[in-house]
Amino acid sequence: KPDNVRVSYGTAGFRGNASGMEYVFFRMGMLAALRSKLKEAAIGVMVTASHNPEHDNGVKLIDPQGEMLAQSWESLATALANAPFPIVQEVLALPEKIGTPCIFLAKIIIKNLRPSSLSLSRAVLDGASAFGATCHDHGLLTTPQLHYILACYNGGDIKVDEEHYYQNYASAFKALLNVPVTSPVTVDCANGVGAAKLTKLAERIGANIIDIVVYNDGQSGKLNENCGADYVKVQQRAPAGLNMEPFHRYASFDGDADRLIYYTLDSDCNFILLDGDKIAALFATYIRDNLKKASINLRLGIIQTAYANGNSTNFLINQQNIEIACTPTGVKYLHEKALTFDIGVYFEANGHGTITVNQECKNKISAAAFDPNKSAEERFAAKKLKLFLDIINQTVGDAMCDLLAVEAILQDKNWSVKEWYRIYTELPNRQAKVQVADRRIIETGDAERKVILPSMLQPAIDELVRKYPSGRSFVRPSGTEDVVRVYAEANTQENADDLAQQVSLAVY
Ligand SMILES: CC(=O)N[C@H]1[C@@H](OP(=O)(O)O)O[C@H](CO)[C@@H](O)[C@@H]1O
Repeated sequence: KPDNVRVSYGTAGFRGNASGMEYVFFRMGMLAALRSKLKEAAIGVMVTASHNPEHDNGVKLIDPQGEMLAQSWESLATALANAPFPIVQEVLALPEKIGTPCIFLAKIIIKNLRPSSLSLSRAVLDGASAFGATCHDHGLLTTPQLHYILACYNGGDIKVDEEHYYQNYASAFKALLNVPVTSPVTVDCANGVGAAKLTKLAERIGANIIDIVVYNDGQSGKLNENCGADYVKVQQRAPAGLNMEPFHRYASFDGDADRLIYYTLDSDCNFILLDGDKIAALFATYIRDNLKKASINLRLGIIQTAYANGNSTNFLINQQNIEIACTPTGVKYLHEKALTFDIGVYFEANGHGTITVNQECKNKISAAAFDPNKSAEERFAAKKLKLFLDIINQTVGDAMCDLLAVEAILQDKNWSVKEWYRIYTELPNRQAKVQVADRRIIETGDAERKVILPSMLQPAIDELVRKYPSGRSFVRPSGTEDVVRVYAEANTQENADDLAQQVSLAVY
């Protein structure tokens, strides 16, 4: 029986909520297990609104035997009050992971209508209170803000609130910057919760230090409609209505502000995307360079998924000599892998990612900043690295923190967006989705890069790929939508489009 339930009601990310929430619970479960104090773990319940009509409508509580305890909001409070513990949500394989579970887990997705979030979060609070939990209502938050608050709570800092988040990251950013960011950055907030939160963060930092122009603040547009990180990444175009100027920095969040994508125009007004791969490359090379300057020897790794652009992988391995790991799609896999490195930089190509640093390494870097046996240059690099890592929300990919981190690096290197996007040129690529009768027929292996079943599909893909220079393609059943996703890249956009189409037909 939990002693602490925290609820946040906010706008939804694009397709992201299910795994986002599973992840909150997953991590809390792990944390709790580590502390062997399961019953003291804080529990987060996030009520979200989805615009995707394919999503589950309503709440579900399912016991470990698979019996449905509640299927509607009306029955939730009673189900919670009467439920024999443990209660686990079907998609979570938690019991094996955490030993005897005495943790309440709920995956709650509601359909559409943001105004309903408030009343739905009340239902959760009522339900949780009905079985004696102490509840804290944190109001409207971005997904990463809730993660942050929970992580602080589980670390023993029980008074943490939203303001604490702003103070923490605003002061970390100001400590790292020695001169203000000289040009503005325009941020499309997908008409989601990020708009108000980014405005607050920018206020705490100060307009004299960073100039953030918020676009799509939700006053008129709809959540994620023709805007937001996923739209920009998949469509490879700017949010509707945004008038772009060459070499100006533009960024997009997704609806719940856990993804970040940058973009700009080159001098010929070609659209240039700087996605999760490029952000990861910027972060990792910056960390590597400062580790080198500070003469600190730590194992740095980048974690990607199959969606990482082939040229980003080539750049990191062949030109930068940075260790790379590949995991299946979904940040929980990337995060887990990142923890196996001293410093792990993980990003999905769609802009969802962060950096993890183990405490021992953080201490090592902090100590190096004051080590009298090191040169002033070495100490300076160590100090910079420490301050940079302080900007990062290590609990989960956080669009606001990642934005600050990008801005800080560009300023420190005296780089415009041009120097950044030129670190490597992406291979043209295309994402597609195919509706099939039963996507679960497809089984994949090798971090989703190969199809295992049906057995005739992978040879068919291989044969198609061979026809295109620099061709690569893979398919996988989506974990969040009832579709099979197809990814293709090749030497030209036409070939990438063609390959994606041919492979889609093969899938079908
Ligand atoms: C290609 C792609 O962008 N896939 C997304 C999407 O998962 P799918 O399993 O592909 O539907 O939603 C996930 C949750 O937000 C995100 O982690 C993942 O990267």
